[in-house]
Amino acid sequence: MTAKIVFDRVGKDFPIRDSVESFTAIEEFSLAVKAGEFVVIVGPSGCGKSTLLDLLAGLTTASSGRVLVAGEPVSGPGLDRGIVFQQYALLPWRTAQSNVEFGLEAIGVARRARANRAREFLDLVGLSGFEKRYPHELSGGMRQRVAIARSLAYDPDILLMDEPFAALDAQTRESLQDELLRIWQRTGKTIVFVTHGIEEAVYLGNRVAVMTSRPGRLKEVLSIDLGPRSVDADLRSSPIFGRYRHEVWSLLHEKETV
Ligand SMILES: Nc1ncnc2c1ncn2[C@@H]1O[C@H](COP(=O)(O)OP(=O)(O)OP(=O)(O)O)[C@@H](O)[C@H]1O
Repeated sequence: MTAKIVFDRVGKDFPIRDSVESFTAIEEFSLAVKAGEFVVIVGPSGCGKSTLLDLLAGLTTASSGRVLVAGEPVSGPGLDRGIVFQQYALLPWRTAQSNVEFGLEAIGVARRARANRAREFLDLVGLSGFEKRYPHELSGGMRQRVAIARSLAYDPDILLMDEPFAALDAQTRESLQDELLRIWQRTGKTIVFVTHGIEEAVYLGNRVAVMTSRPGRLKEVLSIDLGPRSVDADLRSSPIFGRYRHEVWSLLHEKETV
């Protein structure tokens, strides 16, 4: 099967202000993601994780190498890719329902279909009954749920998530992680999720791509198999989780000593 997403020896340089030199943020980054995979990119602050998502989203272009989505070079933003950022990025003057409808208006979905679709996706993220609330009337976790519903509502094949739960308290983060896994299983989306949290990476990813910084490079890709998940089990305390956590930690730590 051909990969849904391909980073092929991607490099990204940024100009340095008042200088002819440039700063290499990413170097020789190669990674292929299959349709339906949940890949987490983990790495220290500044290693280029957000830049990789920006490249996938078509918000910036590579200095070298290629970024392909469904076999085609990325040439700009597209409705095949939904993005969820750390900041909720909701429109404060619109209700939850109306925020979810926003993206659907842009693609010309008729009013009634729009309303139905928005309700359906608010339900999917556990927000039935909160349709009429404004962002300031929702908790941080609820606002991030609205942002996820908004991205899912126009049915992108790919979901790009940039530390979407970083601003949330631990308990809310854990419940949203479970919800995201449930949504992923139900919808079969391809997800690329960026975080600097080792536990978050191990908990969510089918595969975890570990990066090192200065310049950002791919260190190793680990396949994760935590076995069957049960809502009641404290998976994060299990020996297998601990082993993966330690493996990622070691990979991230090694870079300090080379
Ligand atoms: N527009 C830009 N101009 C110049 N340098 C940039 C620009 N965007 C990012 N960088 C630099 O590129 C490097 C990678 O940044 P990026 O935001 O992708 O890292 P990150 O891994 O997502 O970091 P964090 O986890 O802290 O969000 C950083 O050193 C950053 O300063």
